[in-house]
Amino acid sequence: TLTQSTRPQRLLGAVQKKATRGNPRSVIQTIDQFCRQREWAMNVGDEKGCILDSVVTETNPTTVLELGTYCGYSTVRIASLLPPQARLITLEFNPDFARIARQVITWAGVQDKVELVEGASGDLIPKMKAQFGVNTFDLVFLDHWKDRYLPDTKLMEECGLLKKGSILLADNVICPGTPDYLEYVRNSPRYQSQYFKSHLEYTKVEDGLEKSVFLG
Ligand SMILES: Nc1ncnc2c1ncn2[C@@H]1O[C@H](Cn2cc(CNC(=O)c3cc([N+](=O)[O-])cc(O)c3O)nn2)[C@@H](O)[C@H]1O
Ligand SMILES: [Mg+2]
Repeated sequence: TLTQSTRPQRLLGAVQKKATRGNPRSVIQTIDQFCRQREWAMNVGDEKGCILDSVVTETNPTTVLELGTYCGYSTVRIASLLPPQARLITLEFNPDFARIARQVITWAGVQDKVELVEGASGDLIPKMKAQFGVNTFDLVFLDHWKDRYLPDTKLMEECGLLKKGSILLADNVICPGTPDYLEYVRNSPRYQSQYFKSHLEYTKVEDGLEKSVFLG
């Protein structure tokens, strides 16, 4: 029987067919075009992606954590802006998505800066120091299950993975929404928080990114 392809598989097919190998920008453009013209997918997208780019550039991070790889769109976006020695660890729960993301990341040619780890963030965050040799993260991009943003942030604090000046950048704080996380970072004396108004990827619906600086 003909096996049905999944949306991530069709997205990868478009990348391998249309994007230039080794060119992260062309991979990003191809995915955005696919999502606008063919099938919507939950990538951070081109509009919020520009805000992500500016936060990465101004942070100039050495060690970045991404929660929720999906197809690797934001992984490629971030990695393409990192200085040579910097590295990005991205956590992905779903093995099928991880398999697709690895191929997107390799096609873009950023695989040397990226470590994709399969598993649940709640299980992996406590292993970052001992198993992955991380001291602290300069930047964390939260884009996974919305009810994991707050518990995983508290877990990163408890595990000593944030230092004074570490930046948390959270996707979807309006749509689908992360109310408990927003309330926490906006009211805790340990964070200086700022909302970047934008739109849900490839739509006119309001969404935005919340940038929160850990004050130590
Ligand atoms: N605790 C976790 N640890 C590791 N990976 C995780 C975890 N939770 C979800 N994931 C993975 O993230 C990927 C993508 N993902 C993200 C979400 C949560 N994000 C959204 O649901 C979302 C939804 C919309 N939307 O519905 O419009 C828009 C967006 O930008 C979104 O990020 N669910 N799966 C999936 O492969 C999943 O396995
Ligand atoms: Mg998102």
